[in-house]
Amino acid sequence: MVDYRTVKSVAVLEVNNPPVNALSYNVRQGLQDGIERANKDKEIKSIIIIGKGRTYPAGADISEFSKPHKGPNLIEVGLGIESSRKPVISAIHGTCLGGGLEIALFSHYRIALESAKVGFPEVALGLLPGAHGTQRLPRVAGMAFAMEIITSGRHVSAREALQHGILDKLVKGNLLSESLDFAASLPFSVPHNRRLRNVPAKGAENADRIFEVALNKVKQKQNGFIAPINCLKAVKAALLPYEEGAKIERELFMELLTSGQAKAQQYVFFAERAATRWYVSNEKNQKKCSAVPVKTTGVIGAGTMGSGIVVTLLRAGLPVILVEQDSQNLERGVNMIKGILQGSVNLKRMTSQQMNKCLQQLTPAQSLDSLHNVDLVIEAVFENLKLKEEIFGKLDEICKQQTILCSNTSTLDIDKIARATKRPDKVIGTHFFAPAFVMPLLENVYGTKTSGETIATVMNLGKTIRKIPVLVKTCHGFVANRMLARYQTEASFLLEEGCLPHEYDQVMEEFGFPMGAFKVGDLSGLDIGYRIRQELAKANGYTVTTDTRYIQGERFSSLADKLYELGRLGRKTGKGWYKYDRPGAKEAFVDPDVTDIILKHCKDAGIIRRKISTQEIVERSMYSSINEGFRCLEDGVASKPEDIDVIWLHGFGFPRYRGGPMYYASTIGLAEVYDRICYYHKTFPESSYWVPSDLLRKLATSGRNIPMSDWSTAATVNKSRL
Ligand SMILES: CC(C)(COP(=O)(O)OP(=O)(O)OC[C@H]1O[C@@H](n2cnc3c(N)ncnc32)[C@H](O)[C@@H]1OP(=O)(O)O)[C@@H](O)C(=O)NCCC(=O)NCCSC(=O)/C=C/CCCCCCCCCCCCC(=O)O
Repeated sequence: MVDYRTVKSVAVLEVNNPPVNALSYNVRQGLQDGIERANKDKEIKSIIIIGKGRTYPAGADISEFSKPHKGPNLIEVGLGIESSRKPVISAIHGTCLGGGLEIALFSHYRIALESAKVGFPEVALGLLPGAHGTQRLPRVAGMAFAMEIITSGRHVSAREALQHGILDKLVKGNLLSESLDFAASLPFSVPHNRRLRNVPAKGAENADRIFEVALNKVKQKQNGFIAPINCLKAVKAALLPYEEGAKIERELFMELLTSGQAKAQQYVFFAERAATRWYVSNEKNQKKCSAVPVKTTGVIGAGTMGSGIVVTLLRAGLPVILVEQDSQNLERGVNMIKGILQGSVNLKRMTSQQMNKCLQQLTPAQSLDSLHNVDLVIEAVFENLKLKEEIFGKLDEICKQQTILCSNTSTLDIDKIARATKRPDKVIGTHFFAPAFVMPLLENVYGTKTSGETIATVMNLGKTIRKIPVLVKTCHGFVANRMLARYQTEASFLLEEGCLPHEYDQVMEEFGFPMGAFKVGDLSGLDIGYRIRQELAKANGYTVTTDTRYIQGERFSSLADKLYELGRLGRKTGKGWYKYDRPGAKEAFVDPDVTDIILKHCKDAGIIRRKISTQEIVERSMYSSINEGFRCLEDGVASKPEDIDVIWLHGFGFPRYRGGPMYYASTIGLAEVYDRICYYHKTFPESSYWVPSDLLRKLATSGRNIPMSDWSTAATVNKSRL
């Protein structure tokens, strides 16, 4: 895993552990052995550490964190490098991250290609750079920069790293030959100040203030995460003598390593990658099916969703024809797109030049005919099956044979939409989350006849437009909204039984959601839910009024509809579940009028309110959703629990340090979750979604701890095999 060779008087240690040269046990051993061997060889004057293939080591091997420790650890390897009598040069290309950057900082010199990136992303894994990274970075780059880099985990360009003293030299062309020239220019021994332990941390004079500012920032931006706080404490310890600082770093690292948060965040790292690997059948899967190129696109509908989707496509460099029949709506949509892009310029996320380039790629149009030659169309009109069927029928006539037809429906059956065309194999759902230009999730929804090629194309498109694509099977609400419906319904029942909106939201925000269900409701607009309920009623042949208490035997809360009918549509009208200073304002205030509405609603319905515990709020919100998640696995709508977790993390802001609802259930224990679901089923027999999922029952009562990787298989085998 580490190839040792000599080039004249230089020992070259080439790390060869594809795909990212992670510092697995064999790599660590190979580096340690290589340094020792080079130091013993009288012919060798200096040592180069370099990565084979696409990168310098991109960090420790994350999969080893959950396994028993083996071989020399990274600190032992690093100390061996630092104490080498012969100069060690790290020659960096690709992504030099985490433990990789630590190895580089133990080295005496760092030389890099201009395209290289460096960084400490450990914080995203619930960790800190525990092989003295927190002690060494402030010694080269200063306290302030070290705190920023280590708590954000951002990848720093080689040029910026050079400016901050992390790198000694940037080179172009052949990294190895440049490094050999560099090695030839060095003295034979290692100067005192090239061993970073001998250098004091920079910025010591302002350290307290820097620490306080950084601490406030992480409390605000990374609320609930423990790793960023430990990162800061560890960097601050770099002011102490080296060994003392390293000891503190070790204690803080071990605290994180054994915490539930780190385990959850490492699970998420692999879950996100697993979600992009899709499998429908032996014929339709990621390995067998290739994407077709998408060079031109069309979007139908210039409303909020359509405009957000257009921005996402334009930012990825794709030309878009935006179709909206009504000229005023089209103009409004184009202005919205310009406004969003200008916002990115104002935030320095793009230059004016880039914005203009995007806008040149946008063609507004009023007729579907203009889409005849595009490779892929995304329909983003109002959520109405008839309307969508009509549009898809027309698109089928207009578009070239190869065009893939996507619907941004959030609930409707893709098979029904596909039936309106003569190309059901080329019809698929691409469900974006609002705001579409911000939210990272893309829930791709295949129908019975969707081809593997079409699936591969939209999964690929997801990556191109920098979203996290997850594939699910069609059904009402798919995975995201099907599960969310349980969460929202329970929230509304909890209001009837004793909570107020701000009390509920506070509990779920403390659980880790960025906003509680009622603040989210105000943000999306109460008219959205109202329309969906009315459509659903129409489609199923019943009516819903503000007096409705039961629908087809199921408990129903009409509180949201009462607010809607009072014109309380949320932020946009300045009042909803909360009140706001003015329409569109962000800060929510408790509204005594809402309390009165809720109390009157309960009195009229004869509901006796009670005090509801935090535990009950969390359990009813999460366990009802988790039960539905198990049903999605059971039905094959979701193919693995990781997909469900990624959907919640990136679609609904589920706290990353809890891993996702399915992972969260595994940490509670399925037997416990199942027991509580049985209890709520007994308590609320008029909400049939509390009937425990068969799959959950099987897993929970099997008498053993079945790992998440086996849950999907368990959905298809009979109980006796568990
Ligand atoms: C940017 C990337 C590097 C590349 O991105 P991309 O090109 O898009 O590729 P991906 O799809 O992401 O990845 C390709 C595949 O590689 C797998 N992968 C990637 N990185 C790793 C990794 N670090 N480990 C394992 N596997 C990895 C990935 O899963 C893909 O696999 P597949 O194709 O899906 O199968 C991007 O990959 C990226 O960002 N990677 C992660 C970078 C990262 O986070 N690095 C930091 C890792 S953590 C670290 O380095 C920590 C160091 C501190 C160690 C402290 C040691 C202290 C020792 C003392 C304590 C010892 C304990 C003793 C016990 C006691 O004392 O009691």
